Amino acid sequence: MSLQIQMIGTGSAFSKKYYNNNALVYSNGFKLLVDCGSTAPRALHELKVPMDDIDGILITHIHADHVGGLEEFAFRFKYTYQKQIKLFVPAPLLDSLWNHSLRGGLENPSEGLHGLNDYFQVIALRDTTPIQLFPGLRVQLIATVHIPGKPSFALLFNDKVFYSSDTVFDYSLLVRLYETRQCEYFLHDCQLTSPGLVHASLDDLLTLPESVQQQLLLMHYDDTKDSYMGRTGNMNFIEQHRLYDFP
Ligand SMILES: O=c1ccn([C@@H]2O[C@@H]3COP(=O)(O)O[C@H]3[C@H]2O)c(=O)[nH]1
Ligand SMILES: [Zn+2]
Ligand SMILES: [Zn+2]
Repeated sequence: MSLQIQMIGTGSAFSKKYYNNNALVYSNGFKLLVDCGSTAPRALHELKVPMDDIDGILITHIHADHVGGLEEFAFRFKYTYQKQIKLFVPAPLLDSLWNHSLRGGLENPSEGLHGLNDYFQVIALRDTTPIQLFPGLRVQLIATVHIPGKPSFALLFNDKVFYSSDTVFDYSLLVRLYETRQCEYFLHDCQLTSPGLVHASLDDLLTLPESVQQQLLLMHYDDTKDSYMGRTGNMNFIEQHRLYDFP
């Protein structure tokens, strides 16, 4: 089944030119929002995608450029749309997402609002085996290293499309996925300057075999991206708002 991805933003956390690196995954008539950063509501508005047209949100880790838009989603779904959207959360993030990120704005005992479940239809992802999110859309969580001690997850859609979210470079994971898992496409975060520290740097990614680079699109880049055109080996930058088909 074909899958399409539209980045609603492609920027690094501090970009002022691009929205936060969040994606809409289209499959079989369903729309999944991958990460919901602070700029997601505005980016969706610009794309004319109403929030309540989205079937679910999946979170990869707890940074504002990946979860900062959830408070607006929570309020809009509760008070405007009066329904719940599916929120897919890797189990290790659940406690932190509420207690360390959203609780300050969303907790309201006077209205009986005490937790994530009072706003969202929370679906905890407890496994690293592939699970079906919607008919025709499967995801496998891959634990990655991003900030020491803080869980972060890459995603593998339908065994075919790897989405790194934020991670340090992992050469062997990428090559193994390409060689043994028949993974055909890679969307990877890219810090343009070295060292990457908490991201994969462009220099890191340039060490990948040509065959993998050809299948890899760079995302989560900073505002100097244009000056790197022609300096990315066999890799291309993914463009914000363009719809990509992954047949
Ligand atoms: O140990 C740290 C923690 C954070 N940071 C910066 O803060 C940003 C947070 O969002 P991000 O994960 O997209 O990118 C991160 C980096 O730019 C860092 O350089 N080192
Ligand atoms: Zn980020
Ligand atoms: Zn991050």
